[in-house]
Amino acid sequence: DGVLSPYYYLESCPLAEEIVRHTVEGALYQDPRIAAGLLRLHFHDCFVLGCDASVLLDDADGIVSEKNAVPNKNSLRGFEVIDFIKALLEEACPLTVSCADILAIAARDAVHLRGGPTWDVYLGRKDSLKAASISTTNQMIPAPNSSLEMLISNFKDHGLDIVDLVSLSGSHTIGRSRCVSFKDRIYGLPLNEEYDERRSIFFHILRSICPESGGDDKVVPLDSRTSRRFDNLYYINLLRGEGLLHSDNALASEEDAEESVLSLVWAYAEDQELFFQHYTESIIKMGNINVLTGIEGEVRHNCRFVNSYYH
Ligand code: HEM
Ligand SMILES: [Ca+2]
Repeated sequence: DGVLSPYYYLESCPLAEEIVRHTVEGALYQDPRIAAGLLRLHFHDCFVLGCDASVLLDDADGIVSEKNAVPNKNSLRGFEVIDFIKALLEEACPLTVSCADILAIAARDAVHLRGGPTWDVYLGRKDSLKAASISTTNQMIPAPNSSLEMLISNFKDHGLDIVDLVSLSGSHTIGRSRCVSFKDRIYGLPLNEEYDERRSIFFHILRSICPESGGDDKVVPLDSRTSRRFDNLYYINLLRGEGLLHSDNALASEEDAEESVLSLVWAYAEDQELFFQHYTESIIKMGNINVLTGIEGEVRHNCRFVNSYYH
């Protein structure tokens, strides 16, 4: 019901954003891919019950962790970084900065530190008192084999439109995917006339990394050109048929052909500034999904457990 504000912690925890930024920066020195992990955590939080840090809860009395759902298990990364940030913030300003806000700030910093845009994060989210069920979590997060129609309808269910879908999919400009998430695609069809020459080289490379059986947890960059830089090459890949996931390619495939979607892909491929501008607007919008404010929820002491767990 309440409204978020960039100045929410101005008086109660003036160093909050600095502490997050500093910690994310340190974590990236040790493991650059953590940027992708942190960005994805914010997404998987917001798409399940809203941006309320439900994704961070561990199994406990009355709580079945969302971490065990199909899209999350053996896949989400960065929990330790969030724990570390939270511990520092509990020193600086106890029970003040919510885990849901930490996720939103860390996602912003991760994008910026990889060369992407930056923006003011709207703050004041509270943390949930519960997690979603495994089946709800499976359902709310779009699957990598989704068709364009399914992606559009999934995003619509979260109050997000086609611009949000295409710009936020650009998050796949960084990070990696396990073979298991796209294997159907590279072994579904024989490598012959079905694909043009360039594409078949791309598929050969993927097949050489991901064997037909086994190797499910091996990883491949989502952006085959610049997987450590937050740039617009993701969209250039899509136009060449070299998106990694089925859901990436669905944005630019001839079969699905949704003109408004394809023209956005072209626009972002041609104009990185436009991509950054839309991305910023869309991720702020995503960060507003079903937020708890005011007396709703709580500020957790430990992001992995609701506060009543300690009583
Ligand atoms: C449009 C629908 C989307 C689908 C179907 C999708 C699916 C996936 C899948 C399957 C992976 C690989 C996971 C694995 O194999 O372990 C992945 C990785 C990733 N996704 Fe998405 N995603 C979508 C949208 C988004 C959005 C909106 C964001 C952020 C706002 C995002 C951020 C990321 C990042 C950063 C990674 C790399 C994670 C890492 O390297 O650890 N994705 N996504
Ligand atoms: Ca959530």
